[in-house]
Amino acid sequence: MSSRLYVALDTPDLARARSIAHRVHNHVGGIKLGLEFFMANGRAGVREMAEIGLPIFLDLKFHDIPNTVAKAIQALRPLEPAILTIHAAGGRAMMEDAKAAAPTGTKVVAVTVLTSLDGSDLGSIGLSGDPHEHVERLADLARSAGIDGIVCSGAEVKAAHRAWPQGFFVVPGVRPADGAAGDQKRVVTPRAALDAGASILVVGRPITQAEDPDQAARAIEATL
Ligand SMILES: O=C(O)c1cc(=O)[nH]c(=O)n1[C@@H]1O[C@H](COP(=O)(O)O)[C@@H](O)[C@H]1O
Repeated sequence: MSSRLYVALDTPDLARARSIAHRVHNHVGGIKLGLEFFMANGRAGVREMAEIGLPIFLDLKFHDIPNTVAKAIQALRPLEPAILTIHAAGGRAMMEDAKAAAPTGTKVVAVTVLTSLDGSDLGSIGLSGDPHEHVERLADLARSAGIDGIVCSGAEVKAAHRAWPQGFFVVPGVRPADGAAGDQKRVVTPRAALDAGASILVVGRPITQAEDPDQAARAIEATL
């Protein structure tokens, strides 16, 4: 079975992204390309990264009216990413239309509550309650909209997986026990996230900022 570790190559520098991908490709199951990479390198950059031969997770976190999101996803269809992201807070119709617009083989997953937010951040945008409750509610909405799964933190994935056994669960914000959290607030270790039911783990800086990305990816993989 291929590794469930996806490396987030968050850089505008295509050569750097390629170099890290080549160094870690034996220890990861896929490559996540997000806004930072896409804004700088666009579709041509994604195509170039796809030549490495690993599945591509295109993380552009669409959040707009249903028509706009569906048309944006249609425009990306030729890239046939393995996974793409939308925001669950865009609502049911947006999620339904996103799924309908995506290539058949692409998993559409909805970000619930960003792992960089805690309860007090939610309060400051007018959402009472803790992240857990919001993840559960949004996961339920995502499931009923017919998409493939959600993105949540390792702290919520156990309950989400229990409520949606067939769902696909992406867990970012994972850190080795001694890793710096940085801007992430709901952090767990890679092993704990997998044990709790994560389908795949997304790890960026602990690999990409390491002196030896290959060794860092290998060390994380060894804990899984
Ligand atoms: O959708 C995501 O992948 C995502 C959702 C979320 O709630 N939190 C989150 O960190 N991410 C992404 O996961 C990656 C985490 O990177 P590191 O914090 O460097 O490991 C980044 O590319 C984020 O954009």
